[in-house]
Amino acid sequence: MSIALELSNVSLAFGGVYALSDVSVAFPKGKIIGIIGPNGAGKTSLLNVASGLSVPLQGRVLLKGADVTGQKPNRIAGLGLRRTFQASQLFPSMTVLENMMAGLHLGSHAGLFACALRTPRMRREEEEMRERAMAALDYVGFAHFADRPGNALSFGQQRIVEIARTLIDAPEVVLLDEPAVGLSVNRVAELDALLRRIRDERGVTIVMIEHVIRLVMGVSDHIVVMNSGRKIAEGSADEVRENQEVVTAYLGAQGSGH
Ligand SMILES: Nc1ncnc2c1ncn2[C@@H]1O[C@H](COP(=O)(O)OP(=O)(O)OP(=O)(O)O)[C@@H](O)[C@H]1O
Repeated sequence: MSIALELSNVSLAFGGVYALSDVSVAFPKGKIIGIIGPNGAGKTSLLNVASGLSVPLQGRVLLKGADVTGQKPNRIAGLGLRRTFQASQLFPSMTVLENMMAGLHLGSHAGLFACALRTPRMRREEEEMRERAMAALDYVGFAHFADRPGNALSFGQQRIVEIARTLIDAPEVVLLDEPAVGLSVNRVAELDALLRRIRDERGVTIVMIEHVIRLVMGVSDHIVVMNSGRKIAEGSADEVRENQEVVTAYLGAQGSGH
């Protein structure tokens, strides 16, 4: 089985507090991996190290086998890894489609000079970007929201737009930080179906931090459990449910109906 993303013996500390202690995880290509654990367990820190936002004190990050430890987030994104952020919101003054396009590297091919002059090449590039953004919005079923202002969407809907945004450039790995926050039960079921589609139709490896246990246990091919900066267990949903350390650290504390 080929590995899309791997963290090997990664440690990360903030002023002596270890957010991650010697964590090793490997995420197989084309699978959905759920990361669970109580608040402060190190889940977001793991995504931050993987996406280049945090540089680990020790250890390595391998993306498709290539060592990307310490590389800038933009560079890692360019190698096919995209992510969403916890509790991120769209810019209210821009439309949903403009939000999708914000942060894309407009002018990266056309060059600065062409950008300043808005040459035909630049306009073509912008148009192509708009089409790709629109196609990604359509893929998640949100094409009808394209021209609405960002703040016309509910918080939960904005998270789905964030997922759509990760899909624009045909990523190989997508990291999602709590995608189900703010979604109603029906919408969680839709998110479940969307994640499976992204995996099955596009072969994307999805690594997802999620507190909605029903979703994460149902949709994940593999689950990693974190506690106090360490990986305490991993396996199938059933294996994780039966692990006594997990029950004590997490499921027992929060209740499995969460
Ligand atoms: N920028 C930072 N500065 C200082 N400490 C940090 C920083 N980021 C994380 N930490 C600490 O590292 C530990 C792990 O935090 P992290 O956000 O990775 O946990 P988490 O599992 O994602 O939690 P949550 O479920 O609440 O989002 C915590 O003790 C946190 O306080």
